[in-house]
Amino acid sequence: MVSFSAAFFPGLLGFQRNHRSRAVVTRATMLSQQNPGGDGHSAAATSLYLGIDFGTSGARYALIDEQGAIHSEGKRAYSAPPVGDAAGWASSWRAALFQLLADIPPVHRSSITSVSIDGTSATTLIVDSASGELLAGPFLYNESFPDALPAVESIAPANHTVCSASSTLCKLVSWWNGSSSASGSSAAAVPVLMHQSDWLLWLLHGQYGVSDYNNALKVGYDPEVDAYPSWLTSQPYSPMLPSVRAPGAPIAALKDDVCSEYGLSKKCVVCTGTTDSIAAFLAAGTGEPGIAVTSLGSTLAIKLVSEVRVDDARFGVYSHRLDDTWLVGGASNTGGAVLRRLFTDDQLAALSEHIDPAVRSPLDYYPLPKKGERFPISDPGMMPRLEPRPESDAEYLHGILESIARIEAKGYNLLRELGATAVEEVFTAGGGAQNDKWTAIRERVLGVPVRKAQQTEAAYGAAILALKGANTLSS
Ligand SMILES: Nc1ncnc2c1ncn2[C@@H]1O[C@H](COP(=O)(O)OP(=O)(O)O)[C@@H](O)[C@H]1O
Ligand SMILES: O=C(CO)[C@H](O)[C@H](O)COP(=O)(O)O
Repeated sequence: MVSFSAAFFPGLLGFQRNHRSRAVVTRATMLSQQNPGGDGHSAAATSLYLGIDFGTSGARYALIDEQGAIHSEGKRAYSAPPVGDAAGWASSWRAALFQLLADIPPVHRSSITSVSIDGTSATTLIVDSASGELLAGPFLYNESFPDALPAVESIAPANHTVCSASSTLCKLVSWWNGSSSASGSSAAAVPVLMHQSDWLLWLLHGQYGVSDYNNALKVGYDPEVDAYPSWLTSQPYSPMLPSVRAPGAPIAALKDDVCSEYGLSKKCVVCTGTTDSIAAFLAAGTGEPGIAVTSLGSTLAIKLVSEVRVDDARFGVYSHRLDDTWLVGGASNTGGAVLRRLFTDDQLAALSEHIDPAVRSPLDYYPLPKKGERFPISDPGMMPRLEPRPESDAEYLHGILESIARIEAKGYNLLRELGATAVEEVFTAGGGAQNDKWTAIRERVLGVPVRKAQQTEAAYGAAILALKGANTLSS
């Protein structure tokens, strides 16, 4: 089994075995190694490792060295396409990718030894491998395709991870059924399935059909046996499925045109990626059973280190592989996306100052950005509940933050009820990690210690995968 444990990265974030110890190399230490001028840039280093996170609201990069010190980081918001222009998302992601490469200080670029990318899970593209053109999608991580659910349920084991309307397999089957009946589909096309991070990595290395076992989980890949199950390989669309490697596995060198355009080394290796919440987990740098990471970004994704694998699509629960343990969890549609519709980040910070986290809010909401919930209630038809709205915005925010905390607690309690290791401590990643009042509310509601992860950006976790890939090549 591939190791993700900190021991795999000698010198990087030398975490002690006791998960409560602090990382040897803290973010402050890393940043202090940069120029006193605080411009986030240091002198060129021998080897740097690039991680790029494609989250829900924007893309970020982190450039680290073997000790985990951050030499540069940056972010770009997506230019959201018009409603209904799904292909526009691919254009926005492509633009963000190359804008971020251009944002990397030139002094560092020739030192970049490897790169990896994480993306939103189950975000799916159908690409023509004969031309490279986008045939369909992107179908986004939280889009549901209930039309395909009966067909998927008829081939998969009961309550399998793919038996969710938002699974990658439901997206594939929905497209397959539509395209095989659709007229005009080009006979010359050779369709292949790509996940968001697979596609972005493909823009850098140019080889089709390579993914990782975190992204491939929701199309049906079984990371325990490292193979697609026979009930899937026997399907007519199975030739569209990518080959699967461990996250952070070397794929190929950067394409020559990318190297020359951005001054990157022809020896820079592109490595397989992962999903954004797994990258956030890796960034948090922990891995002991009972420890969890909640990614509080646009959505709420929980990852609990468990010695027992738990998968149950009835509740949107599934297990990702981590070394010789499992990351059990799920992803709710609640989270920051709801907050962003109501308040700016500055308003969130200002209003939070007026919240007393020790006081329980009497308001009971189910904050969703739109119809549909994935976990801990798997219901594509579930409606948001954000009424009644009190006069005070601070009270309203308190009610929303506390209601999201209750959903998080329901999620962890559900994992325990399904047999996963009981949660003992939660580290927080994502934009919500910066809100200390919310952290205190969550600690009260969850009943376990909750703290901000040392590294809260998924891009840092992707950079760790790039370092892993480079180490694989050099070992
Ligand atoms: N002070 C804050 N308190 C709570 N949430 C915040 C705060 N500042 C930003 N956020 C939320 O963080 C989210 C962005 O987090 P991020 O991890 O970048 O999301 P994603 O990667 O999913 O796009 C936004 O939805 C925003 O509402
Ligand atoms: O909600 C999301 C968007 O940010 C996450 O990508 C996703 O659903 C988490 O999935 P996984 O547990 O497979 O990483």
